[in-house]
Amino acid sequence: MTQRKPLIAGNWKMNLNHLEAIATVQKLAFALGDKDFDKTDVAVLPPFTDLRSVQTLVDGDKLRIVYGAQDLSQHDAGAYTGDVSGVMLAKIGCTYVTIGHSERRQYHDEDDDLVNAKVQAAYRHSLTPILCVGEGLAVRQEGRHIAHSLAQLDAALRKITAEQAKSIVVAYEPVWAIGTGEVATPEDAQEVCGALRVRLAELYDAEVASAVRILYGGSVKSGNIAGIMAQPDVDGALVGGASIDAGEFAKICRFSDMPG
Ligand SMILES: O=C[C@H](O)COP(=O)(O)O
Repeated sequence: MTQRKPLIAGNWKMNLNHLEAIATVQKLAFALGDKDFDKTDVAVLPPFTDLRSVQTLVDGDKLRIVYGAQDLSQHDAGAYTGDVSGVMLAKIGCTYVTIGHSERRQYHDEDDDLVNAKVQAAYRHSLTPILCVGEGLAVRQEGRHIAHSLAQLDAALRKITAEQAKSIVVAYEPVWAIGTGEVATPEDAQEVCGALRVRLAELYDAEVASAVRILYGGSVKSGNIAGIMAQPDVDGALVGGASIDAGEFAKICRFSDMPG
């Protein structure tokens, strides 16, 4: 089985201007050492307007923090006012791009076809998608959370080859647990993350399934990360609110030093 290196990614959402971004990444870099980066990959996902400042800091100080964007256009260039392309994100040194976050699906009507087009756009420019899937409260209450998340995965991976799929990061984020303080139990997280991995094996093969990192997201904090990370199919976390506090985010990144 592939040894999957954990990934803790901080989705800042629409928080922190470029000056605050510099201060936050500096604090994070100060709080984490080589031994932390040896054990865990650490990424920040700031707003577009912060990316150039983060790039300058990361490159200038040779930081081991990597960064990415929260969205990208499905197109590579053209008359698409307000959009940002994968070409631009690759040029600015992004490693990751979040795709299909529930807030994009909800507030921008992004459907599965668009999510799939964005995944393809990311791969055209060697960006690693952090593909978000997860159910809302009503779906969970009806007991359809696994089927719902698997259907989102299937749709997002249409036309994606096994070679590409091997590098994708999938984030399971139950919508009812995002920003609500309502964290899924470690067993809830494992149930869906495990099902997602089985589906990857069905869609591709065992090698792909065992290579893909599957994250949990939804009210992750330093106080609950260790239990979530103890689950066999959870390889990291997509952290929202707690990621804009560098001290708290650093503690989350050091989950392996905490009791489970
Ligand atoms: O992308 C991150 C998720 O939406 C989780 O956000 P949260 O940690 O604020 O609940």
